[in-house]
Amino acid sequence: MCGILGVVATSLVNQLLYDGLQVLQHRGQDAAGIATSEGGRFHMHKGSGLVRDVFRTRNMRNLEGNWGIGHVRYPTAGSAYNAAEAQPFYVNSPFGLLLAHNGNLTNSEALKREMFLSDLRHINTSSDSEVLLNVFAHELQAACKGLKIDEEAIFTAVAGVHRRCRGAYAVVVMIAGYGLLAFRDPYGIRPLVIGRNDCEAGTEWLVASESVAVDVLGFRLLRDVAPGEAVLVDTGGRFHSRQCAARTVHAPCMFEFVYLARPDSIIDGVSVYESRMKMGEYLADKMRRTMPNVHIDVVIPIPDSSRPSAMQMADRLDLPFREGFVKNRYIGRTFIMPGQATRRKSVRQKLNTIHQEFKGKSVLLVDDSIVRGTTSKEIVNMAREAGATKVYLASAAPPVRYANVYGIDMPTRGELIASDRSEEEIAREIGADGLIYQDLDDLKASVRALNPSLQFFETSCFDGQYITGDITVEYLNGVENQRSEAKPGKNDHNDQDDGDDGQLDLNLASDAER
Ligand SMILES: O=P(O)(O)OC[C@H]1O[C@H](OP(=O)(O)OP(=O)(O)O)[C@H](O)[C@@H]1O
Ligand SMILES: NC(=O)CC[C@H](N)C(=O)O
Ligand SMILES: [Mg+2]
Repeated sequence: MCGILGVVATSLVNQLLYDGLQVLQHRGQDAAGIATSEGGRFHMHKGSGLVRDVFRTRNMRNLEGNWGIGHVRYPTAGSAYNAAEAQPFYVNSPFGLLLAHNGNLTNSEALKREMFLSDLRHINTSSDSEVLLNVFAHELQAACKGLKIDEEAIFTAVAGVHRRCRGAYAVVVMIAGYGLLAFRDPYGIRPLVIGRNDCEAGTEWLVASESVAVDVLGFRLLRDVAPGEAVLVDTGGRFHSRQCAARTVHAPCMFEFVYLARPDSIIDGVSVYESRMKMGEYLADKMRRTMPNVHIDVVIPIPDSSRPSAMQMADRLDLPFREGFVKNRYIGRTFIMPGQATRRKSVRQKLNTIHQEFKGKSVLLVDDSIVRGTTSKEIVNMAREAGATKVYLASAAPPVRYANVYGIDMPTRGELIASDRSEEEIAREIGADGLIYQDLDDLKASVRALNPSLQFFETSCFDGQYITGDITVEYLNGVENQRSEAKPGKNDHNDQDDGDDGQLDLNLASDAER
């Protein structure tokens, strides 16, 4: 997953974009980028690292203009180490276009071939987002009769993207001299919300992966972008929207509610926090039913994401809830770090035990999910070292058994601890005295309880059912080969070491654009 953001403001936008990316940082820690527009000229700076490391004052000063987009990256295609794959991506034809994408295209290889053979466009990185931008650019060129760009042509181009692209995509695009466009794939797999701010100088607009950016920037949450819908804010501040997909099925990614999103976000009308509390309640009920003879002294969350579920589980089971692990706030999320060795080391650096909460006790540790098992193995071990007599583990999500191909970097089944193990085998592998997983139906019920209109969810990592219907075994094997631990290559570097290499200044104003 990644975080995307687009803002049309009434004054300088650079600080809004920076602050917005900071609160979307949990969605991607590998690279960050901001592009702004001043008249017909784009300014952009992007590079590898956290937002606070990528942008220096001098970079911010160059990001002039009242509207722009931003991105934080957690790669699912290409490499975490390649600064050239940081977003936004830019093309200069048919108009100046800059794009930032959250998600993953599942037909990007086929599209890449089409790009080269029939659309006569060159793709220079391994990023599917660069492919997506070129598809949009090609469709826009085809939709613009002569040199005139208008709302009709832009929405027709989005319809073309829906026709050609498969997979997950929530997207923001800057169209030079015209305005900010945002759209979501016809399944609405990845989230995208709209915010509005009526101020003295006029109306400002915002689109973001999560509503937490709307809150923090002082905007008002208007609604989600609907699956298949495109919204457009022109440079005059006028807002337009249109359904651009022939058929839509709303199926948001379940893993957003389980782990990815911040608890203070509202996605598709669902409070992520409340859905996690519900998960805890369902799991407590299952525990009562299936493990009636297990004695527990204390419930302990594995920080951070599991806290709401663990808290509610303890409440429902009438057990004390205690903090047994202290998290080093300066270490990022370990699950989204590149490379298993880094992840393992980070768990130890990140969490330390409060011995008193473990000594002589039977403890129930609660996590939101168990993916590779890196965290659980370390944590169970640490609980025993701290003196726990029994260590039980509960997961607020079902076993993660299948690859995710829609924007979460879980591409290799072999990496997943549950891919070919029974629950007893997993408990043994992790070293727990007992293990309990959420049932998938209960997980769906936890989210649906907060928005009953949500009939479908993207739950492929739990049940192997890929909502877009185009995923074959050959495809999965191919992705597995490509992605198994993308390693640093000779073209990969961190452009922060190279002074201002990541900075681009572009002057793209042309008469043809209006
Ligand atoms: O089985 P694993 O491969 O270890 O992955 C699962 C763990 O990773 C995540 O935590 P993370 O540290 O990324 O973030 P958090 O602080 O938000 O919980 C998640 O909350 C689990 O704890
Ligand atoms: N996680 C994401 O949304 C990644 C976006 C895009 N596929 C990339 O690898 O950069
Ligand atoms: Mg965690």
